[in-house]
Formats: sequence, structure tokens, C-alpha cells
Amino acid sequence: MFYLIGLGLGDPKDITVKGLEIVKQCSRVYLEMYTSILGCPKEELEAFYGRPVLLADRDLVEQGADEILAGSAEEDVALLVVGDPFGATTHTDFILRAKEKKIPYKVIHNASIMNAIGCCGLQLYKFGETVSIPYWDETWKPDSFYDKIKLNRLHNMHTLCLLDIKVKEPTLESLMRGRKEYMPPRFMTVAEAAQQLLAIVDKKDALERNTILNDQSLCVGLARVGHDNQQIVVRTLRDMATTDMGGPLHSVVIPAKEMHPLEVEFLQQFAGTLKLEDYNH
Ligand SMILES: C[S@@+](CC[C@H](N)C(=O)[O-])C[C@H]1O[C@@H](n2cnc3c(N)ncnc32)[C@H](O)[C@@H]1O
Repeated sequence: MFYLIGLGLGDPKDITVKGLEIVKQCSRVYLEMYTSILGCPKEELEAFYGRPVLLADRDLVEQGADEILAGSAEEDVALLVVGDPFGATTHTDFILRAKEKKIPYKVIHNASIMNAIGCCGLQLYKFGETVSIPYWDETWKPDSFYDKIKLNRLHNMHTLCLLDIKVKEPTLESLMRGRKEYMPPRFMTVAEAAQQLLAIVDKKDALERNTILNDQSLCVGLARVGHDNQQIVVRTLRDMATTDMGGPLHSVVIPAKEMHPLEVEFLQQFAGTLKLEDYNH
């Protein structure tokens, strides 16, 4: 049997009882490590499960699926995913491949950033399309995420912005010399995401800034949701661009223009001196 098992967002103990029982009986256990990151070293996970864990990077998950699935018709193999297996767009492909190969499979769910985001007090059923904010470089500055935020704002919906993760990024030198050397992993911060969003907003005309989003619009920053040191702050977009929220992972929410009074009351506890009542930017 092939198992796709969600680990939840916090420490190793967030795995479900069902998930843990399965991991303990599997002959091979892989940990997917590019759509999210684990808040502890792999060794801690191995000690807790009492079995070795093989790291599966993007290449292995996307091109080496056959290697992971190999033998799982006869023995139990698990792929562990931080959060929920369907909290990233990648893992449906695994299920399709297992089906194609007639390998029986089971999915064990867990909390995902897609629902734990409710911890900031914004109601889940008022979220519109989720966006991903990619790292910009000198020449590549995609901004289609802004259009989705705009649509959500027009429909009075909140936007969850997931932030880029770069693991196994080849160094320029290794690309030129054909060697395999990688840069240290990078995780986009709330401040970096706000800076990119500001760069887009600052170029819009006054009408768009007044009706859709401007530097005084509210922005919710969330760091390490589900961990003991989880942090939530509410700032203007301008102030968020210089707010340090510490270690990864980070997410941003751009709230709808009109919020329910309970949402406002809940968010206020994270807003410092900003008075959210009557805030309409
Ligand atoms: C592909 S998504 C989510 C993947 C995961 N499978 C899930 O269900 O949560 C990865 C992005 O979600 C956000 N994220 C994931 N875990 C987070 C956490 N604990 N706190 C804040 N943001 C988180 C980050 O923006 C990160 O770059």
C-alpha cells in the first residue's frame, strides 16, 4: 500500500495516531522537503518514529515518483508531507500515478496552512483564491498574484498569500561549470512579500490605489503557524515591509475591505497601536 501522510504544521507529535501507526509499519518512509519545511531536524523525526526517513527533494518527487512507488503494491511505503498532502498542488500527481500502476493507496490528512490560517481570526469561508508570491530577481518580476488579490478585494474576500521557498537552488557557478552546488535554502519573509507587493501597488494610478490596495491597506503577517513560537501581526502594508517576524515559514493575508465585527475584534489583538474599527483602506 502507498500512503500519503500529512504531518501537520508544528512538531513531530502533530502526526495523527493513525499516521504514526502506519509509519511504524512501513518498510520505506520518505519525507517530502520542498513544498514546506519541518520545524525540527530529520533525526528527531527518525527517533520519534523509530525508523529511518529518506529525504525526497523536488527532483525525486517530480521525476523519481516511480522510485518512491516501487514495491508499494507488495509492501507499505509512506510519503510524509508537512501540513496536509493536498495543501500543495503537487501531490495529486502521486495519487494519479499510483492509480495508473494499480497500486492501492490511502491518504491520511492533517492540518494545513490552508485552514490553520483561521488562527488570525479571519473567517475561512470569506477567503478567495489563494496566491503564491514568487521571489523576484533582477530580470524576472512576475506580478499576476496582484490581479488575484485585486479580484478578491473587489469581491470583498480575504487573500491568503503563500510565500516562495527555494531549496536546492543551483549556484550560478555550478550552472556554468555543470557542477552540482546549491545555495543555502531561502524562505520568503513577510517583509520581503510586502516589499514586492508595495512595488506593484506604488506603480498603480490613484484610482486603483484608492479602490483596491494602497500602502496603508491592512496586512496580516503570520510566522510559524502551529509552532510554540507562532507569531501574528497586523500592520499597514508599508509598515509590514520593515517588520521582522523571525524564522520560517511565513504567510501573509490581505483582508477583505469589509470585515465582520468579530473578525475586527479578533485581529485587533495583533494590531498594536493601529485602531482597526472604522479602518477602510
Ligand atoms: C505549498 S504551501 C503549504 C504546504 C503544506 N503541505 C500545507 O498543507 O500547509 C507552503 C507555503 O505555505 C506557507 N506555510 C506553510 N506552513 C506554514 C506555517 N507553519 N506558518 C506560516 N506559513 C506556512 C508558507 O508561505 C509556505 O511557503
